[in-house]
Amino acid sequence: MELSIIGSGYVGTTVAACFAKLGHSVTNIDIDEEVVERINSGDSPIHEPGLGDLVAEYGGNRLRATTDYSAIRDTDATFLALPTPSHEDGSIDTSIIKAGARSLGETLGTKDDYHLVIVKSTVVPGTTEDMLGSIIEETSGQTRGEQFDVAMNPEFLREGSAVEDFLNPDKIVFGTENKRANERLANIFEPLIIKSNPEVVETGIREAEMIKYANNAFLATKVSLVNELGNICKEYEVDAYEVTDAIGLDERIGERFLRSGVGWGGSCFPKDTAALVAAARDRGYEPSIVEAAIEVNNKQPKRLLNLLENHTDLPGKRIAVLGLAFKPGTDDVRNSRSIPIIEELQNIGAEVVAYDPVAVENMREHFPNIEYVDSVSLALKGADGALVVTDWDEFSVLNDEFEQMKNPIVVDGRRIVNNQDNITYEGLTW
Ligand SMILES: NC(=O)C1=CN([C@@H]2O[C@H](COP(=O)(O)OP(=O)(O)OC[C@H]3O[C@@H](n4cnc5c(N)ncnc54)[C@H](O)[C@@H]3O)[C@@H](O)[C@H]2O)C=CC1
Ligand SMILES: O=C(O)[C@H]1O[C@H](OP(=O)(O)OP(=O)(O)OC[C@H]2O[C@@H](n3ccc(=O)[nH]c3=O)[C@H](O)[C@@H]2O)[C@H](O)[C@@H](O)[C@@H]1O
Repeated sequence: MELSIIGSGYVGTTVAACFAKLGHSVTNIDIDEEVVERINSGDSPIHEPGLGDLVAEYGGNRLRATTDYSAIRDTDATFLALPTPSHEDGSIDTSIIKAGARSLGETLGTKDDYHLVIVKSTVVPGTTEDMLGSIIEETSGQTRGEQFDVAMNPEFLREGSAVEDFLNPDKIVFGTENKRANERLANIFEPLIIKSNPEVVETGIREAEMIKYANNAFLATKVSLVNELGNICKEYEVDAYEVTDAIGLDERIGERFLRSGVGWGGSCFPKDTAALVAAARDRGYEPSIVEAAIEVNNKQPKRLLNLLENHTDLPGKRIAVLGLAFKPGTDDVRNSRSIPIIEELQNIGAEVVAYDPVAVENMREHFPNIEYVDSVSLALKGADGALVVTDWDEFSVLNDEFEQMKNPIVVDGRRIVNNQDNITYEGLTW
């Protein structure tokens, strides 16, 4: 099939490259000319394991990119994979996706045959039909349910394993309002369904929108709960990881997403929990559990710093921050826990030296004036303390490198460094 995908970021590029691998012909539409050029020349615009190979293989042939929305006319369906960030008050900011829907509608007005518009972005219930559907009707002059349909197909991939997750999903959700839209979605996903046999959930559009928020709110709350339990464990000198390994054996709890530490960051858990809280309040409901999950999460970075302060005064000290990405496997630093940690270190008057294998360039935009180095060794050299913020594999094999520290205090926020004789080791929840 001929597909178009508006937005070529973490989701749009991954989905486009994977659909190309599955045999579809895909066009990414993005306003960023550099992104477009990179895709067409076979170079992935983002760092994701396996994505570089796919873009190298299909970029410029079955996978193309353009800034020109009229390319949509030659396709059977369009995914909207545009950002849905937060307003100051946490509520969803739909301005970007509305702009995308407007441009899409203007193009659809010049297309004769049926088109399916699929919202891939995370949006609160009602956005797809009431807001985006109406914009497309206005700008295209067409009628929803006649010349075009809207559908909602939430995405559950994780950064750092985006390609693997997209190609091997637990479930695919089709939120549609009629059989025709459902059938077109089924055709689009047929090669993936044949390949990996996921559960297919067929539901309404609003339910699909809410499934995405419920999924993320549940996972974020699960991590906050293990962080709270971990904080209590630490007070009693109990190893939280032994506790969660045991409770994870209960199938009702499950063994995944039980890693306590410095908390969740990234482009989605923080904004999606905030959007859910704002959406609930908008209807007069106070969502106290999700609010508490956010509060616990916001306190973890400070707890990490407090542990370091138990061993050394921070003003004027050289502190190594190991890991800047919000999780391993990605160069994404959006809402990374390293951001409040570096901010607080700066407020206290510590000197920060930071290392990350792939995320340094992105972090420079937040903190242009801290020192960045190219290796863990260089970060540790002469440092008065080290804070471990991202669980990159390379931190699990550190050993002699710590001997270069002036004062080898290591506070681990991710249970990744080995507690060994040559360091004073503190785990956040163990
Ligand atoms: N990042 C993730 O792991 C996941 C994200 N999501 C959701 O997917 C959506 C997209 O997120 P990301 O891919 O992370 O966003 P992103 O920020 O990585 O990429 C968005 C892209 O859209 C482009 N863009 C902005 N305005 C445009 C316009 N008017 N027309 C065409 N292109 C335009 C930007 O240049 C950028 O390349 C969000 O709603 C997010 O919540 C859902 C699941 C996973
Ligand atoms: O909507 C989204 O964007 C995505 O959000 C998350 O994916 P992602 O944020 O990419 O990465 P996760 O692996 O979920 O990690 C999120 C954060 O939680 C933290 N985390 C995760 C698991 C855990 O046990 N402990 C923990 O602290 C990670 O370090 C990271 O900071 C969800 O897992 C995806 O299903 C969803 O599609």
